[in-house]
Parts: sequence; C-alpha cells; structure tokens
Amino acid sequence: MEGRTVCAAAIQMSSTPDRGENRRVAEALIREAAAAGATLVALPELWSCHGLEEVYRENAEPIPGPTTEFLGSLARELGIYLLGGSILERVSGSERLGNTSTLYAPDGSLVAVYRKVHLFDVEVSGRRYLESANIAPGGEAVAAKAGPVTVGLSVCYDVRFPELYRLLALRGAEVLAVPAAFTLQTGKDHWELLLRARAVENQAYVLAPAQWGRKADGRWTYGRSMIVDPWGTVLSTCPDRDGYALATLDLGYLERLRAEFPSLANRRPRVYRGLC
Ligand SMILES: O=C(O)CCC(=O)C(=O)O
Repeated sequence: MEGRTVCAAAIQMSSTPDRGENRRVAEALIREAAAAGATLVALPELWSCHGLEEVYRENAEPIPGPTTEFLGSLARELGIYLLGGSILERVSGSERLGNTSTLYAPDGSLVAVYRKVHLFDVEVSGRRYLESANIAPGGEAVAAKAGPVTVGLSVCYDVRFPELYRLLALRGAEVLAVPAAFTLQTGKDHWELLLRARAVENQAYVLAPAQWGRKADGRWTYGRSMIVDPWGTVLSTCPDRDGYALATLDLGYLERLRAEFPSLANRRPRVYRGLC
C-alpha cells in the first residue's frame, strides 16, 4: 500500500534504581517525541529501574500494575502507540522475575506482553553477567498490530538470536523492536552490526531504544539508540545523552523492497529443517 508511513521514536535514557526519577525522565521524553510527531514511541530495556540488582525484586510489579497503568494513560493522552521498553515483572508463583516488554494502543489498552527469552548469562572483559539469577526466561515470540504496522517484540540480548526475528518476520512483523541496555564493551563492536543484520535479513525496520551511561553498579551501557531501515541504513541515532532517535518508517518502501528483492520469499526452509 502506498503512503503507509509511521513516525517512530526510540528513546534513550540512563535509568537509575529510583523509579520516581526514571518515570519523570521517561514521561518528559515521551511527551517531547510525541510533540515532534512520533506516533510510535519506544522506551529502553528496564527503563523504570536499572543498575542495581539488589533492588530489582522490591521494584518489580505485576502486569497490569502501576507502571503499566502509567504507560497506558500516557499513550491514551498523547494518542500514540507506546512500547514500554521492558520492566521488572513480578510473576505470580515464581521466585524469579520477568524482564517484560509491553505495548499500548492510543486508547490506552495493553495490546501485547513479551517476556525476554534469551537471558544474558555471559562473561565479557572479565565481568560475569548472570541475568538468570533474577529473571526467568519467557517462552513465546510475540508480534502485534500497532495501527498500520505489525511490531515484533524482543529485548536486548535477544538480538543475537536471528531465529527469533525470522519467526517474527514470518508472523508479519515489519518493525522489530529491540529495547536494550547493551554493555559498553559489546556495544561498541556488535550493537550496530547486529541491528543492521536483523533489519537486512528480515527486510524490516528496527527500532532500538537503549540505555546509555554509567549505572549505579558501575557498569557502563553503550547507548546509540537507533532506527534502521529494511536496507540496513541507519536512519537516526542518538549521541551520549538523554534524547530520542526519530525517523519516518515507510511501509510502502518495505513492501516494494520485499517484492523487488525477495530474499525473504527466496528462503529454502526444507534445507534448514535440522535447525529445530
Ligand atoms: O548482547 C549483549 O552484548 C548485551 C546484552 C545485554 O546487555 C542484556 O541483555 O542485558
């Protein structure tokens, strides 16, 4: 369809363990992005509480809960689709929390819930990360309609697992959301590379809001929130400060590209059936 466009914003912030402060910063940036014309606005991973694992449990909330109500009412007031990055979710019957992404419609309703599937249990530059100590992995891929576009949900480390994004693309995703808090060490070498690869191989827009700066535990996050088009071109990115990347997503262009350069359609799934 010609003329199908969406103005999207990927918000960049440097969250602290203080939920009230993070909410003030997020709200101001969401309002700014909406005033600049964005109708699809996305927050980064763990935007409401980040940087000190000792306080994660006490800052976790059920879904729906106070933070999802806040996001829903802001989406309704501003008349936008709002991707709530991710928050710490208290999951009934589980010791561990969810690292959970939510999507709201302009009427304030919660239209999708996705729990981070791939947990960041790695060692990098001598530092050990063990996300699974606090977080339980999700078990489902989620794509949802956001007005004229279909958005595929994911969180941060998920970006290293192309199978998830291929599944989302096959379910109709035209925008792949990757809210993140990438480490500085991995970000400088892999962040843009991975985002552009996911965009090119799935012929989809990538909307990647990110945490930046030094966290309460001393860890540095990479920032460089980014919007990438289906050809792999970076349309907008953020410098090292609070702000947002803003770009128009042209779904007519995406459809033309998928028709003229049909690499998605040229897949040979029979050859890769050993994958699963
Ligand atoms: O994949 C990476 O390099 C960073 C991932 C990460 O920081 C996370 O998932 O929290």
